Amino acid sequence: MVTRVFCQTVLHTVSARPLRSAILRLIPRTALLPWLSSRAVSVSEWPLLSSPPRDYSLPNPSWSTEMRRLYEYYDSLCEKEMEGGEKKPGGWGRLPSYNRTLKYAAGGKCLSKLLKEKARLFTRNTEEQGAAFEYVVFMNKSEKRCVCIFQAGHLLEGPPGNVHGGAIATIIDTSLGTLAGYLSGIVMTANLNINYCSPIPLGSVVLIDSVLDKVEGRKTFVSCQVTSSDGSKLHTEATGLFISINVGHLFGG
Ligand SMILES: CCCCCCCC/C=C\CCCCCCCC(=O)SCCNC(=O)CCNC(=O)[C@H](O)C(C)(C)COP(=O)(O)OP(=O)(O)OC[C@H]1O[C@@H](n2cnc3c(N)ncnc32)[C@H](O)[C@@H]1OP(=O)(O)O
Repeated sequence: MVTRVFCQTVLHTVSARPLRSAILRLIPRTALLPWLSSRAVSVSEWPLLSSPPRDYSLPNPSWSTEMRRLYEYYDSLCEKEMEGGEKKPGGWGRLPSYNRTLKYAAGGKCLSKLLKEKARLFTRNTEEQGAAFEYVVFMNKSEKRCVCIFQAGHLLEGPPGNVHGGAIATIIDTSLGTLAGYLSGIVMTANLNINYCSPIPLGSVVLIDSVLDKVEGRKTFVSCQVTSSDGSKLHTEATGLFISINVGHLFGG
């Protein structure tokens, strides 16, 4: 049962294939085989869990008109299942986002001894909608690129009226880390290099466009530009180096 719930949640919550495989490697192969061979798991199986975790990357009432417009634009480019089961090709996919990804990926059971009860993903640690990081990531597999739509809330103030540089670094780390993790499995940030070009007004919506530069062994090099939502103003640019790790490294191994 635990294995079943584990597989089901991994397959639903972690859509990046290398990352999903890495998490699935956490438990014995023999226990996984029955599930991996019956790969088709549908959303209707969620009721096996007490309640599905909240997906923070879906629209909520705090999203501005601009945030919604951009969400709807990228959502319209996503692969969609049409009537008759055919897939409308799009190239893009929206990544769901949870405040305790590793816990949910493990069905709340397998890793519960290792995970701190009060720990929450930094960017999803407030229930007050719109107060801090509101964002959604759309991934384009074939282009090895992702776009993060980010609306900065009032708790992220640095210079008066503008977003704190550390908050900008956080959303850049998140975007680049999501892309690197999607392409290379479980990774950690080894280096971030950021040029702050123009301030980001608090409450505004910006786009973080991230691309893969190269992969060399365990090293995944990525870069991004943060621009105003119409692309006319460059706010920030950054490069990042992410190193592939074994999951044991996260727990001091
Ligand atoms: C994260 C897992 C999640 C799992 C579930 C995911 C669900 C997704 C959910 C939500 C997505 C949100 C996404 C958020 C993303 C945020 C990510 C972070 O913020 S991570 C926190 C900050 N980073 C650290 O705390 C690292 C601390 N550093 C280390 O632990 C080690 O230094 C590490 C792992 C980076 C490398 O250590 P070594 O011992 O494994 O490897 P060595 O041999 O040192 O390096 C390998 C190669 O990389 C080069 N290298 C290492 N660090 C370098 C550096 N700073 N600059 C240049 N090269 C470097 C080395 O020279 C070496 O290169 P040569 O193979 O010899 O060519």
